[in-house]
Amino acid sequence: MKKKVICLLPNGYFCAIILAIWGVDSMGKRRAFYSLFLRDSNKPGGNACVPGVRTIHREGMLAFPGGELYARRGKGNFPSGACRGNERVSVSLRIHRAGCAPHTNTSGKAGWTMKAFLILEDGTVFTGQSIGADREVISEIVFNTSMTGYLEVLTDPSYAGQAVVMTYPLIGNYGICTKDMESERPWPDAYIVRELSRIPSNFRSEGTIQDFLLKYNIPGISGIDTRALTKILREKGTMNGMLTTNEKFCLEEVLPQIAAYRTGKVVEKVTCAEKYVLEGDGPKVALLDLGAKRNIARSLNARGCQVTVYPALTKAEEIIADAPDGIMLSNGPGDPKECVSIIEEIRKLYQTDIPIFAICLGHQLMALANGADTYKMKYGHRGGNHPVKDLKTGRVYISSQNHGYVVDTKNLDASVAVPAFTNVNDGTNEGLAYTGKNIFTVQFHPEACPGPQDSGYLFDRFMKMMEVDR
Ligand SMILES: NC(=O)CC[C@H](N)C(=O)O
Repeated sequence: MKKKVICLLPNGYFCAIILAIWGVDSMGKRRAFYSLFLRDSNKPGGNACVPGVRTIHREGMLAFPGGELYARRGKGNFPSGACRGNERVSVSLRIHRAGCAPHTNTSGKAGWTMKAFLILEDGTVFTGQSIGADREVISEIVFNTSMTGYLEVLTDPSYAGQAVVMTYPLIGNYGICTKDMESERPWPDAYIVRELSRIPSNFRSEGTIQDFLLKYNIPGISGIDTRALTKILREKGTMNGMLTTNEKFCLEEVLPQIAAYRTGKVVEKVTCAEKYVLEGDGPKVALLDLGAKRNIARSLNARGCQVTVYPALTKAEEIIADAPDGIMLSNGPGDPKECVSIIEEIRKLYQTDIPIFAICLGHQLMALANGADTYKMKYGHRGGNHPVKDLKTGRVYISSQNHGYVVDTKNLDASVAVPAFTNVNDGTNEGLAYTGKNIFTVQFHPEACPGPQDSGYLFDRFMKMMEVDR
């Protein structure tokens, strides 16, 4: 995309600029995307409103259809900073209209004009470009190795309270296809990528990651060495980090704040507000929504089940009173040990004879409800290629995973449960079969999305358990 800066004038605290931005649209046609005339609103006549004229009232961001303009004091990337005394005012422009190149900036170089910094708890600083919302955030930094399925990752509620690094180097190339969303919104606190696709290309695409992040006020960073970042997280373990666009951050001040961050109780944030039903003619399944990915209900619905989705804090008595044929405990965010009251209710569900199938957080909570322990792994399992072994058959399945905690099987009481699956890479537990009960639970994601569907047969196993019981 080419741009033309017609003039840039010092004008009091802020500046007046005229920009005519030319580019090539998704059909390859050259056209003007926008032109702006910004001026100091404090000047007489400064608010004159003619088509294309916008005023910026303070240091900060001015959003306009298809982009934003940033004005800030201090050094910037804009080719000619406007001066007032010795003070520089820098202006940067970001265009994110669907179909046009979001990597264009006013200096004509590739990459965003607005710098962003990822500061790790250990003091490592990565410098890249701001994507998404311009908002400072502290979170736990985790990495996901999936090569596709970035939208499913973004909308997986299990990422609430975490910032996600995508290790695959190019993200966003098939756009945003809202039908693929695993919940109604994206959940990570921040999004970290090597490179964002310039022009999404896909007949199903409805937008760009950039717009999507902005819509949900999620900040992000691109243009950093995500391989180096991932190596740090893998060698030192998952750690907290801060994402900021403030170039003047003081490391000594922010490091203690970063270290103090805790994910906290996040299940309450992501669960549904009210119970709802997805109709079906088959068995009645009660799905406890701890931050459920949509494909869990979809997988059950596709097998004919009538799925009733319950908020995470529903009392066991209410679920039991509805007489379901089976209970499904979903995935969800955070440390399982934070879910004290939910564990109590799950213990009551265990005591019934209703068949139960649980995934990820549900699996961890069922284990905790029965006296087992969980611990945090060094850097977790997040991606679409984790081999898990069915201990009964010896067969290995490639699974989709997203978890930082795991059930400790060291002191597992065999009269309660026995390991059913194990991770081939590191030997950690991937599933339990409950002794004398119609209950089995897995740490990985048979609902996939994103990831391989090898283990989808576990939903069929659950169907059989309900048939026997009906
Ligand atoms: N996907 C999940 O359910 C994750 C469970 C839990 N929050 C963990 O990180 O281990």
